[in-house]
Amino acid sequence: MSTIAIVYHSGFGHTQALAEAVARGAESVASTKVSLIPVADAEARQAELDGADAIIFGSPTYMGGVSAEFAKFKDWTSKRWMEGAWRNKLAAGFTASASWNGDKHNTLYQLLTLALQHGMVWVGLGLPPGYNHSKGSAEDLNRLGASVGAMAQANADQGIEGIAASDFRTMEALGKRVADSARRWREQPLAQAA
Ligand SMILES: Cc1cc2nc3c(=O)[nH]c(=O)nc-3n(C[C@H](O)[C@H](O)[C@H](O)COP(=O)(O)O)c2cc1C
Repeated sequence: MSTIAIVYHSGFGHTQALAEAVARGAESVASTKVSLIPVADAEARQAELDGADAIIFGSPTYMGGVSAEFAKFKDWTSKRWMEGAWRNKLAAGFTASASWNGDKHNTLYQLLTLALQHGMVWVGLGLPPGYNHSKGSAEDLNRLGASVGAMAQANADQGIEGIAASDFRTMEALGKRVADSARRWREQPLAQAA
């Protein structure tokens, strides 16, 4: 059994709905247990984070980066960093914003940097970009063409009904990729660094 923790912040429900899609994708891989952890519960649920084979970080893009609540969680993780608690775990990330670009890439890079500071091993999205040729459409998987992690776009005046089905499928693909990777990772983890 491999375990995946998805730790996320969501101010208005979009990132939470995406986190649930990531979880669905991960749970589609046999022998995978998923914990969905809002950042507000991270301290109380530290054992689930410490025990996970992979941690997937999710934050909405607020003012071109992670939300303040996610940043508070990020800084709290320094306690886990001090103990090397997450070293050599797998990591991945996802984000949502209202604009098609919206500077989501910066958010993913913040998540990537957080993981690398912890000595984690980053799993990218691993999908070709969609919707970038004459026969493409908004229904394409990875329609926003990210590689560092998974991105979704939702109109500012809509709730989760504004999230494209293709973005949910992209999130599921990320969860599945991490869970597939975690299963292999468990069989032969990296040796702990000194
Ligand atoms: C404080 C704040 C800042 C935002 N900044 C951006 C931004 O920089 N780029 C963008 O495209 N959308 C921005 N948005 C829109 C959100 O990214 C978008 O609504 C997202 O889906 C919200 O996710 P959530 O419901 O999980 O909080 C911002 C929204 C808020 C509330």
